[in-house]
Amino acid sequence: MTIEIRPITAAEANEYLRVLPYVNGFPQEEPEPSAWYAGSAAWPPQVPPTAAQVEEYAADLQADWIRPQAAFVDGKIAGASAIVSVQVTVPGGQQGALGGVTSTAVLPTYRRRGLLRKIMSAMLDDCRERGEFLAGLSASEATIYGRYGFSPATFQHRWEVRRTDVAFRSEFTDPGALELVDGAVAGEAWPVLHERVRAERVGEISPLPGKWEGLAAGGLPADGSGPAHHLLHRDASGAVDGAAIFRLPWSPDPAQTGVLQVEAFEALTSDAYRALWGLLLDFDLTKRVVAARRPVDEPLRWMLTNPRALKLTRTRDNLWLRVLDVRRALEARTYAATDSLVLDVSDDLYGAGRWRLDAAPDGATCTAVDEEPDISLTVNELASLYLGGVRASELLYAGRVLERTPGAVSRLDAVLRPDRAPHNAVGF
Ligand SMILES: CC(=O)SCCNC(=O)CCNC(=O)[C@H](O)C(C)(C)COP(=O)(O)OP(=O)(O)OC[C@H]1O[C@@H](n2cnc3c(N)ncnc32)[C@H](O)[C@@H]1OP(=O)(O)O
Repeated sequence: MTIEIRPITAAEANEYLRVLPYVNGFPQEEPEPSAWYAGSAAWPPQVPPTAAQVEEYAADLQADWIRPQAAFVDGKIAGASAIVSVQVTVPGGQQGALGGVTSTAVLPTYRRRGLLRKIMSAMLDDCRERGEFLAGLSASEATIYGRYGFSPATFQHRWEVRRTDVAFRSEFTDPGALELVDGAVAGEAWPVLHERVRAERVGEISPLPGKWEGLAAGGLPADGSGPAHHLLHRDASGAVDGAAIFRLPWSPDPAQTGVLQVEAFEALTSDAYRALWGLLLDFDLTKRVVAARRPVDEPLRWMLTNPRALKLTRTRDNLWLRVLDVRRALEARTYAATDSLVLDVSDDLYGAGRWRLDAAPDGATCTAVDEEPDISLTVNELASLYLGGVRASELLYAGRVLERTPGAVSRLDAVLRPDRAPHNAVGF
């Protein structure tokens, strides 16, 4: 058996599409209503793929934003994955170069023979060579990617609320206005709004080409959940500062009717946030509101007289990170406090390093040193800590970081403390 790991050519698109349908179970594992899949008209590929899908993937294989790699066993594709080049917002607002791992699958007949390990190693080497100091992914299963140095860095909630349980703590007079628009108008508004949102929201990702096309075409997945409704909020000057996409799915089961499903929601201001939820949570003829892919620091409960009315129905990891260049990653972000700590970071793939982090609110320097460390950790824990979504003290109690200087973990938490929980709504 000969194994070759190499990029896929456009001429091999048809064969590549035999592997991709095996990325199943995700996101179908637990359907996450999300208009964000709207851009992926050709996903998942049919078996056998249509001529249009083969053409579309052949074009993707030649695009510069995606770098598929395959394991060829005796000359045939037995497994594949791809890296997409995106930017992630890091604390301080800088854009971090991130290689996003996506569309990973090995044919069922070739699993557990080390093909993914070989593909992953080639892809991470490629990211490092290109200067991507982070890699990231959404994991189909939480047991797969830790061995390659990935670890959860952002988390998301799904919640629901019964309309009869909703009462707002205070009256709100909107200085702006809400408007229902069609997909074409929403398709123009979302890219602009999202650029502004992601400039502020740590963890948010730059959208892939074509991400918004499904909105503009009104072509959302035909999953029976009904047409998408697009809501915009404009401030007093008329600029869009918030938007939501929701559906009112119909079901023959009376228990399932009257659900308003929020698939996308972004607000740049408190006014937009309050106005949009004000309408969505008091929508005639609905019984419940369900919202998915929401940040863990959702302010909404603080607007309600009964904060318990908002029931979390799912919490899970979202963006997993892999730090590929410790110095560049730590120097790319800013910090909540000024301090200096020596971190001993072990990394099975790329070797250990000892780093002095001189952190400050306006940036940092990170220097390779040969001093006694204040904290020892692996590159996995560093990935979870990096955006500020996980505290070092939590990992200390879990036995995942070692405090060598008393008080060092609290000091690390103080410098990494985020303004808001990192979150990303738009995936890749
Ligand atoms: C970012 C994304 O694309 S998420 C989508 C991921 N894809 C899927 O879930 C589709 C279904 N699964 C698959 O196609 C395959 O099982 C893959 C791609 C997850 C793994 O491919 P394989 O070639 O079988 O993995 P490989 O043999 O290299 O395994 C490497 C290691 O991971 C372990 N491993 C692989 N898959 C799994 C799994 N699903 N659960 C737990 N451990 C796993 C192996 O036991 C092995 O462990 P070791 O390092 O201790 O020896």
